[in-house]
Amino acid sequence: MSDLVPLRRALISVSDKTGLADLGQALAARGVELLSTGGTAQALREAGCDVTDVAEVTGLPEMMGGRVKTLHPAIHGGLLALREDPAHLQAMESHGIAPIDLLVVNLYPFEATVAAGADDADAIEQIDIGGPAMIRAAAKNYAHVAAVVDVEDYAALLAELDAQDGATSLAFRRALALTAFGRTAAYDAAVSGWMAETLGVFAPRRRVVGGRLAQELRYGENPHQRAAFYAETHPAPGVASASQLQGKALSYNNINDTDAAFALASEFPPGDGAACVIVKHANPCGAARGASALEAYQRARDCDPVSAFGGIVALNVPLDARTAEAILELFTEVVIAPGVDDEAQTLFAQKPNVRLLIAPGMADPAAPSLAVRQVAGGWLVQDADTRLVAPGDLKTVTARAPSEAEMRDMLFAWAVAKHVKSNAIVYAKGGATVGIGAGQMSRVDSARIAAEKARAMAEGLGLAEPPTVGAAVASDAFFPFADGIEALAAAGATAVIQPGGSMRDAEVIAAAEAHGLAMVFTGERHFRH
Ligand SMILES: NC(=O)c1ncn([C@@H]2O[C@H](COP(=O)(O)O)[C@@H](O)[C@H]2O)c1NC=O
Repeated sequence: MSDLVPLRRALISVSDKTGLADLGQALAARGVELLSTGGTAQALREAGCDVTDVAEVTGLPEMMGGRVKTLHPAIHGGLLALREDPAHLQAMESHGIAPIDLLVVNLYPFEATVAAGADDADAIEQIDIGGPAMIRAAAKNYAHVAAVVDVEDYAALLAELDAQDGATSLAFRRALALTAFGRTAAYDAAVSGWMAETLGVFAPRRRVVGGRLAQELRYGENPHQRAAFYAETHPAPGVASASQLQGKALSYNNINDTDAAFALASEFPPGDGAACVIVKHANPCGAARGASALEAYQRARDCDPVSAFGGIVALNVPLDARTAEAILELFTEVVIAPGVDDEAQTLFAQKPNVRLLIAPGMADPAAPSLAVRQVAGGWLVQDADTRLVAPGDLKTVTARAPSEAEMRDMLFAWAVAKHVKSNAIVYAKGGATVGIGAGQMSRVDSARIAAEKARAMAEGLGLAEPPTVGAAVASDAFFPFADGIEALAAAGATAVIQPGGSMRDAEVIAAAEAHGLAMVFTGERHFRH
């Protein structure tokens, strides 16, 4: 038997009517009989197509506000019947069921309805039942039926019909079936995720995460790993929702690093002034506030200009020409900002390989979301880390309270430390990081590495003293021993912000007192692994 199925009869039932008129006309011109549900049939008729109402096929009207339209053996039999099976053919004949060779369905916009903040009743009415049932039936029966679930596949369908003389091939139908099952799975993932959220159930028995292919990537973290990027249906501002204005295709590592850079830049509300973050290997190598985007960039870069080479730059304000010029002086992989002016864009166009992403605004760092990560054989799910202490939450534990300037720098360093892999130590001065120790297995090593990098940088630039002198320091988790404090004091730091809670807090506080450091406890930590 040939695997070509001539297309004679199609059922079209779509919520998103984009491209419907053209599709209907193209199918009608090929002599395909069209069956359709209420709104779709009306739109097709308005486009001049002859349409048979599904109600005529089922012998029953659409009812219950559309909850029941296509849920009928005359439809599902037509989609599911095995055309070469005598029993199926017999059933079709005795019940007056005709085969359906093509199903075109897109579903009620449940995801968009929920994203728009609909109440429960509206959201529930937007849970499509008949659509997924038909999609699953047609996709299961891909041996005989083509199931199209995305408007973007209409052109491919028509091209296939042209190529196959009005038929569809098995390979084509099978590829459509894969997309179709992915669609219904992602749809149900959205429904079950919404239910868990609205019912306040953090750990439902089954947790499903859906996504739509945003980009196939050249490779993963390494060239021998395959990779792809999947986006949520309504992604929050960030790398998934940003538009790329220019540059080479994003790589796996670019996406991961851009995500990290943008998340930290989003900690600094644009209303409080410009801020810039530079990320390498998922860790910030510099972050700063500035009177302008340019100043913020320069100060972030100067924290560790060596590491900033080949970095990812995120701004919390639109990119202007002066900042663009400065960024382009150094080899930069990606720049992401909530806007760009024409002059800056023209400057970037001269370096066409640099990736420029424009995000639709900054992210809300306090917006609750789930963080999911894979381990061998399973998934870890947790709340995203949305917390950040306010000055009123801090407890001063040394005799000397921090000065206003120290307090500002401590809070800045604390926000940065939240985005640095543990063990994280961040030195900050005047609203800019001046030393970052990341990802060490011991906290004292992070403290020493950050100070040593700052010292070497100061020496290279011929500065009189390292910028850690007079800096405030954030530690993402408590100091287990006094040695970490000794390292900070040796680097000239004057103030420390840390969670507290070590069994040796008394020793740690005593070390801070001995070196005249002001220290505050946050009472909460920011591990990041
Ligand atoms: N209930 C049913 O039997 C049913 N059959 C198809 N639908 C959906 O109805 C929508 C199209 O409706 P209309 O043609 O009336 O605009 C499609 O998104 C389709 O997935 C149904 N609606 C919801 O379940």
